[in-house]
Amino acid sequence: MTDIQNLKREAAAEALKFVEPGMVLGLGTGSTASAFIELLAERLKTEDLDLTCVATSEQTKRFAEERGIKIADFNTIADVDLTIDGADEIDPQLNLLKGGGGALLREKIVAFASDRVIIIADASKYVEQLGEFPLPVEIVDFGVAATLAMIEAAAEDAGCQGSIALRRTASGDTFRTDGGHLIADCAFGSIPDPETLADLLDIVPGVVEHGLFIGIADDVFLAAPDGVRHYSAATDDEDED
Ligand SMILES: O=C[C@H](O)[C@H](O)[C@H](O)COP(=O)(O)O
Repeated sequence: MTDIQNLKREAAAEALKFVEPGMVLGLGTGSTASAFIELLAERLKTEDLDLTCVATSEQTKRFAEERGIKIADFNTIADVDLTIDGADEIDPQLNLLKGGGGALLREKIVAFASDRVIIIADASKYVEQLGEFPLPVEIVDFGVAATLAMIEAAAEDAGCQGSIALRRTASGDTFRTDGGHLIADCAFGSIPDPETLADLLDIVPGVVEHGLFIGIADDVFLAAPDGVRHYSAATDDEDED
């Protein structure tokens, strides 16, 4: 296992401590969320936790089921006790930039339905200002040129500039989310006011969702070589675990 994979696993191990019997548990998407799912699957081999698990992507559903974790139909569940997910960037206010894997819409629905959201990551994801990682914006096909122009205008109003490109797969095909939508990756370099940008993107008609998760994370566990740091939105404190 590489050093970075070890760090992801250490952050995941901290989050696993919050999983309690009988919970409805949201499973995030991405490599760090997958590290958590692997640890959860190991724990479930020796403990009957009677969990109801929901997945934030088809990829996560497959990954969990391959490890013996049953995934419930989220269309029949309104409330989630706890969601564990990764992030592409985390700022000091615990705002997140997510969606590098294209799962932002389902991740945001599950996160909003959750009583508690714990974000796990290696410490390289912690940034002073969001935006170096291109911001994914999920959009519909209809009127795509107009929607891209409106995203650009919204970004300018929020003090952001940069290139916006429709995401393609490694083989050059148009990338499609689980919902069948497109992703516009916005390479702004920096997002000086994430809250304002989020508000402006929320009102662009062709935008289904964007990867700014403002005020959603309750806790963040960041794994560094010298230990796992815990940030809590409730206290705004940092402690070393
Ligand atoms: O769409 C993907 C998700 O938002 C992921 O949680 C995010 O991209 C982080 O993924 P990873 O843990 O692989 O860096």
